[in-house]
Amino acid sequence: MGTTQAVMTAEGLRYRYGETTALDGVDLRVDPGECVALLGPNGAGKSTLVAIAVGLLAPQQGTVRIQGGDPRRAATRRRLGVAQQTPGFPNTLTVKELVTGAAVRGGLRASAAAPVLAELGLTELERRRVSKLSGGQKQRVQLAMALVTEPTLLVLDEPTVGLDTSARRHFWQILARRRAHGTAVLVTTHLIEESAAVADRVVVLDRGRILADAPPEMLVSQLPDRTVTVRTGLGHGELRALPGVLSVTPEHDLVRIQTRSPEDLLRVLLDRDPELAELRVQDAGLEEAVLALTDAAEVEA
Ligand SMILES: Nc1ncnc2c1ncn2[C@@H]1O[C@H](COP(=O)(O)OP(=O)(O)OP(=O)(O)O)[C@@H](O)[C@H]1O
Repeated sequence: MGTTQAVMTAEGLRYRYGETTALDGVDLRVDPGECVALLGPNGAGKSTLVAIAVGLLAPQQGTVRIQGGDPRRAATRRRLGVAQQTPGFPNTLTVKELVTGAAVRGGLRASAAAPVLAELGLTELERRRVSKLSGGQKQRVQLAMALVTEPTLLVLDEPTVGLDTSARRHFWQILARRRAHGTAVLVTTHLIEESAAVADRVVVLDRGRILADAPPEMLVSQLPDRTVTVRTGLGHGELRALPGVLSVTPEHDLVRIQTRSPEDLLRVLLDRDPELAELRVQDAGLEEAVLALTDAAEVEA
């Protein structure tokens, strides 16, 4: 991996908004064809990192390079395809006008739009104004605008929010084709299990720091533990103090307990809580791995 030229490198990124530290020394590398999922709780710094990567914000410390170039420069930005959570396009334009406009702005001919519109199933909607599209259709227009210039790096902020199951599957298939041709993808998401299925690497960000940067299966395999979901009268503090317990998370009127030793935990629960109900034991998934990391960071802070 060390010999390939990275598509994106970030080194020592720091960013503060007044008193609030959004990024606190972030290093990140994305290689050709790689899909990197950026995960983390609300306010972790994901959007700030993305804004710096695409040249919308200048880092206050550190550097970011896209194929060796500064994303603040227009020539470098042309290598990027960006789809943001809140689309910045005028609603009065048609689908075709927007995608053609994106192609021409990227230095391509207007005719480059047609195959991308077809790929995203937008040909039949091409004359429609964006204001008359559904949320999922607008998402697809954004992706078409990001893909039309054949970017080296796609930066996607929560791209599958609002997409139904089949649109979501289609979306990942389209990305897989691009990745096979070397396009790298940096994607922020709250859909942890989805990222486990599609990402080569998962980067967990929390309070501006990277807590983990590894393939999803590696993060999960570091957890020898399991998750116990149960209805119990025991308080969260009491549960946290039980042997082997890593995290306690409320889930509606149940609690989700991540533990290193489910057998010991069950023994104690049965012993102490005569009202115990709705007991379920599951193997840990990526969601538990991420929760365990961010919970552990909270305890240390
Ligand atoms: N324009 C701003 N002015 C002041 N503080 C900001 C601004 N933008 C973000 N912040 C703060 O910086 C921190 C990181 O925010 P950021 O939006 O990067 O997080 P995020 O991981 O994208 O969150 P979310 O998952 O909620 O979108 C937060 O504490 C946030 O409140």
